[in-house]
Amino acid sequence: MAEKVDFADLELSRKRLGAGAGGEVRMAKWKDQEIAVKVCEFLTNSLKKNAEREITHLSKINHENVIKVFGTASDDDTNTNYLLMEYLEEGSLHDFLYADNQREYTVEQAVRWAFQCAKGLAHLHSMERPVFHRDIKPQNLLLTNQFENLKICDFGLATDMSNNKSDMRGTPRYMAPEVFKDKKYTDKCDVYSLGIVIWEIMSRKRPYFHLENPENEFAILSAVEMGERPKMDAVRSDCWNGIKHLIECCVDPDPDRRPSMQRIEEYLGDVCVGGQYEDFVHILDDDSVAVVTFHKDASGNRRIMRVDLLRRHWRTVRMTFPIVQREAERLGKVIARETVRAAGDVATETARAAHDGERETRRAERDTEREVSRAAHDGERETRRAAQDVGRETGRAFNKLKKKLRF
Ligand SMILES: Nc1ncnc2c1ncn2[C@@H]1O[C@H](COP(=O)(O)OP(=O)(O)OP(=O)(O)O)[C@@H](O)[C@H]1O
Repeated sequence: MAEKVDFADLELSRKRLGAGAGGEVRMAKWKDQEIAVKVCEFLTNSLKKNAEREITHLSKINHENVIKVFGTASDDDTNTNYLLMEYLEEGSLHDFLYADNQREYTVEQAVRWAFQCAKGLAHLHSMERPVFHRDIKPQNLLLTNQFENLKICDFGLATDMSNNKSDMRGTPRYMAPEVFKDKKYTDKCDVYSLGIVIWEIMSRKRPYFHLENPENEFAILSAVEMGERPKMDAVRSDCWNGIKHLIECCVDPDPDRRPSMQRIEEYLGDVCVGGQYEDFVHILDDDSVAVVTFHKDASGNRRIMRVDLLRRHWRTVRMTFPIVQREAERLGKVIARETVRAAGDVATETARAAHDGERETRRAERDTEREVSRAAHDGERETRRAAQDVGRETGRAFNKLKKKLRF
């Protein structure tokens, strides 16, 4: 249970960090540190329930990609409750994406955000009593450490397995179709929302911006029900094909066909942990190109991770990658070098294996010879001893018989 903090120890600031249906979030000071405080005035029963849910779930979770809760406080005079949380100084991912003064970010950074979000959610889904967040969207993903680290916040709609009936709450733009159609909630609904979020960070556009009335939530819900999804041609041109494929899998209409959050975490972890990814385009002929993805690990070693062959894409690639020619030449050299090095490694390994094999065979032959001669020697000794025993027994039996017949 969350620690109960004395309201008198809390120094509330006027600075408002944000606001949502659950109340406003303000800066505060507590125990000499800057923190964020969610101010919950229970105007309705459902808001009270949300706040209780948030406290219950957050106080049980301890993960680097989930916001940390310090405790709760209440002011009985005003019937207001406060949720004390760590303060994340860079604000929400939503504010970052749509700020007036927009900062650029790389595709690698976008993948790292996606990975951290998947990591936090995979942790929630694998808890002893799995927790579903149910409201994953950029407003509920907070950034810290120069926009590098991401943490999930706002557990007002979170639920555990005891309740998989949807009350159809959440945000339509990010809501899986089965939530509003069949009123069913599983871990795959968070997977769907994450898919939409990944699309959003790869396009820097609001999902369904292409609809005629993109702010109308009913229009979005009915479009989604008809199979509409954010358009893949809106994602940035340097987005890796694997990530595009991942988005498509996450927003599959059939929840069973969506990957699990653990699987997504593994995949994104493979593509971004401890290193960087670089795509190079290699022109094969007039209408086909190969996109080769290299992974550079923490010590700077480069490894080819994936090669995508794209037919009839050369024209598009030429338009989207102005430096493609130079990169292609560089790549050609790198591939040739890598191939020669790989062939050299294979040859050395084969020779070493052959040599080891020969040595092992010789040693086994020697061991077998030794064993055979030891067994033969033992056998001879045993046979001699047995023959002696038989001789002795026969003599004894003959004497007995002689006595009986009184020779
Ligand atoms: N710990 C924090 N540090 C910094 N900013 C925060 C923090 N918590 C929340 N915020 C800001 O306040 C905004 C609203 O927070 P939050 O989503 O938790 O409120 P809410 O009332 O539950 O919203 P919703 O309407 O989505 O339910 C966030 O989008 C973010 O900009």
